[in-house]
Amino acid sequence: MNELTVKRRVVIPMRAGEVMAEFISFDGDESGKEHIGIGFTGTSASKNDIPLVRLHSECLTGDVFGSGRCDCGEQLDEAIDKINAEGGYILYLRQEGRGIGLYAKLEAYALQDQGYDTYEANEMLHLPDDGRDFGIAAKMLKSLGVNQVRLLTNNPDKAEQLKENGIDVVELLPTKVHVNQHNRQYLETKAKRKQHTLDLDGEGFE
Ligand SMILES: Nc1nc2c(ncn2[C@@H]2O[C@H](COP(=O)(O)OP(=O)(O)OP(=O)(O)O)[C@@H](O)[C@H]2O)c(=O)[nH]1
Ligand SMILES: [Zn+2]
Repeated sequence: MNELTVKRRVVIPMRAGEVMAEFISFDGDESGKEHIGIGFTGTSASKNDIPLVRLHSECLTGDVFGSGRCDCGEQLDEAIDKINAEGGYILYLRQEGRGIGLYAKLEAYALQDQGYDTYEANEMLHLPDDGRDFGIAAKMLKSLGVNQVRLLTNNPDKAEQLKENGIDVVELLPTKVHVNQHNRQYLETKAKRKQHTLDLDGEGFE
């Protein structure tokens, strides 16, 4: 796999100008997907030398429209809060629906409404239960000059794949548990089937 290079860095003020973020595009990804890096310098009080990094898989329904079927929108907000404070990057990966795309995710949701779990529903559609490759994130980090990260995730596979691709994951930091009546089963399934570090015991609805 070829290397990536940084193409363009542009500062975008977020949250009414309270957060300044640098949006970074890349050259060299043969898939043609427009993965984006979002860099935060960190506030002086809580800055850390090793960047805090979140690999965030695109979720249009959750990230943009606040869907209650998952926790993606809340996790993205949490990542912006934490990484803006400590310094680091969100890598916003265009891996909608764990890599199967938005339309297929809606098909999977329809199957879940008939009783299948999130992974079974993908398989019913003859699609991988999780089709994501986080190797691209390792390439993005290397092109940014980042070889060591503190990783914000509950998904052990993200850390494993970064390590396999030459990134030193020095610390794993879980995200909060953003549970509600609509996403409890989705979260429980991640913990049960993919060993996500989600402690749902005693978690009421937010
Ligand atoms: N196919 C499918 N994709 C889903 C479903 N719910 C959420 N997603 C997608 O899952 C991705 C988020 O991945 P998750 O496996 O939920 O969590 P993660 O990002 O691996 O783990 P964390 O780093 O701990 O958040 C996004 O791309 C969502 O669009 C679903 O029911 N079916
Ligand atoms: Zn989501």
